[in-house]
Amino acid sequence: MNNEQISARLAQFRPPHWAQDPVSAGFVRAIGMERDELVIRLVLPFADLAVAESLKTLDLELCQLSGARAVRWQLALDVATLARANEAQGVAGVRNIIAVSSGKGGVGKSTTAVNLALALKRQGARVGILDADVYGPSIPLMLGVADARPESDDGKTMSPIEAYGLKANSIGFLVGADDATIWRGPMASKALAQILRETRWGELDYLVVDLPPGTGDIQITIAQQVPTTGALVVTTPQNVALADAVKGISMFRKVNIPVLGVIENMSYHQCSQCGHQEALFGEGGGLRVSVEHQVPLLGQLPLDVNICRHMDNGTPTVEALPEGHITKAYLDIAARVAAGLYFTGTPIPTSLYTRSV
Ligand SMILES: Nc1ncnc2c1ncn2[C@@H]1O[C@H](COP(=O)(O)OP(=O)(O)OP(=O)(O)O)[C@@H](O)[C@H]1O
Repeated sequence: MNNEQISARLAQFRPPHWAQDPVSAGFVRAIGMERDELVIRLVLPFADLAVAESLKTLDLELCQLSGARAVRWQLALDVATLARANEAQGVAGVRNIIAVSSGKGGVGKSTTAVNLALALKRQGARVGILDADVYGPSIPLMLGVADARPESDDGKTMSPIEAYGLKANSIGFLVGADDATIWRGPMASKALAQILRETRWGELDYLVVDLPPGTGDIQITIAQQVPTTGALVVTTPQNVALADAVKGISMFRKVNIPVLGVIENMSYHQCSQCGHQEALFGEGGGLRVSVEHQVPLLGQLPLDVNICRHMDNGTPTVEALPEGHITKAYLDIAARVAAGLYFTGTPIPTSLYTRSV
């Protein structure tokens, strides 16, 4: 068998959301024959295990080239730590922080943050979620752990709540919802910095942070307090929401936090009876913002009564309907976010988790 031929074929493989092929990116670690099987080992530095499906489309050709009876793909993750915005000091053990924001309230930012976190986990990563929405911490409810409280065995650090394989902490676990809403910027950001650094996250590939909606002082303070790798802006297609999404993009750019892209939520309504799709809030808005402001449109989610029901019941859609089309959309977004983060970022050394803070 000629490894060079196999390598050359792999070098032509590039999923649309990857900026490089696996060979030139250095993801291919071994090519060899084991009995009559061609074994190819890839190690990805970002969460994208679903790429296995696309790789399988090469099987027939690779068998012909190598004379093998079958191809065995060995796909593993070793998520790279990428440089943080403004060279901020990281959280030990946490490789990358993804901030989820929205210019306008109620557009589905928390829904997106939770499902994105679960989708990143399905793509093979170790994931945490931090609810930094001081105005309306809803993540405990959405994860079905509203009554949980983080425990502290040393009086200094707290253990996160575990839900659906995510490590979660929320300002909502620690203060009453009404107390947090009257906090002013400095108080809220101080409390948040404490939660971020005093939670025993352990080793995480991605920590998703749900920011408070809006683009005012408090959001800027909080965004700067979190050592972010990249930020996402969630919007709906209405003009008012889009105008606020643009303000969100500008806010991050002003404080030098890279914007990974825009996610359009409630893009269209699909009739549960006949399947007819209707753009209730207008069409093409997310794409327009993405083109005009040069940020990727990472995906579009339908307005679907199931999403709302799942979140209210504390079983997010990615868990409730793991094989459904909405989950597929979240998995695609997760892969695009993870790949985008990697290909636009600069790898730096990973600092391992230590118990002392
Ligand atoms: N695509 C969707 N289809 C149907 N309902 C949705 C969708 N996305 C979110 N929702 C529902 O809309 C409501 C608001 O969502 P969510 O709390 O995620 O918004 P938010 O932008 O985080 O709000 P806030 O500004 O209060 O933080 C929730 O009841 C949620 O279940």
